[in-house]
Amino acid sequence: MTEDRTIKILQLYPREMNIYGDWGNVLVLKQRLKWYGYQPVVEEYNAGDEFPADVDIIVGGGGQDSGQVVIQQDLQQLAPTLQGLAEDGLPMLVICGLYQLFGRFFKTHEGALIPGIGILDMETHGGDVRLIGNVLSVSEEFGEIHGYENHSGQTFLGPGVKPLAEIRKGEGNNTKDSTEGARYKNVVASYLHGSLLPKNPAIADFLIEKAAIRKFGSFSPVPRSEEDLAELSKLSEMARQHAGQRPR
Ligand SMILES: NC(=O)CC[C@H](N)C(=O)O
Repeated sequence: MTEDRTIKILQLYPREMNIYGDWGNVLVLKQRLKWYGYQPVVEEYNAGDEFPADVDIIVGGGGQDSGQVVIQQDLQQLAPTLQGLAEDGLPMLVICGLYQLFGRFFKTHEGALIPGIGILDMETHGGDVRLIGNVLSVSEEFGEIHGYENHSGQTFLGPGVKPLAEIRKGEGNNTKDSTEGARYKNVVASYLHGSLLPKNPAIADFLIEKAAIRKFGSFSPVPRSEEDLAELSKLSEMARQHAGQRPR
């Protein structure tokens, strides 16, 4: 029997929650998994679908306030499943709109209260200015993180989560405390679109490693030569450099 090297990526609500190129995160995970000799399987979950079994990585993107309203009920019934998986160390990447809904709530600028699923100890309040533009942040775990933000929600973290990074350019979670995103267990949450992973492969590799360790007990990429590895990292390096030169 051949060795099982499949890793299943689940994209949450791609219909409503997938703006500013967030789908690119799945493409990067897929491609890097292949480079490491794993076999990626991608599934989508939209409202009303049956939640698939044996998921290894969960990815969710951003969306308009109206999209967040559309998925809110369905997300509530998924809450126990997602909470259980997050507590169990399943790697997850959630961006902007879904990041907000992984917290306790998002109160929109119009005053609508969209309940979150409380995986992350944080809350979000819609403001009357949109925070828009390129962002540079720095994280101890992942180094410089580049991306693009566009949100009205301002997120404030509680003591149960750590920020993903510290802002150097742009706003991130809010206009007050220079934090960006959140980290909890193997959940990585960020306001950054663009998409995030093509420019920040360290985060992609973190998700992949955690998924492989959780499923197989270890992360064992196929061995590659130095030249081969340099070739593979060339495009993401170019993307990082290009992103770093963009004005706010
Ligand atoms: N880019 C997004 O996902 C936006 C999220 C949310 N609708 C906000 O404006 O804050």
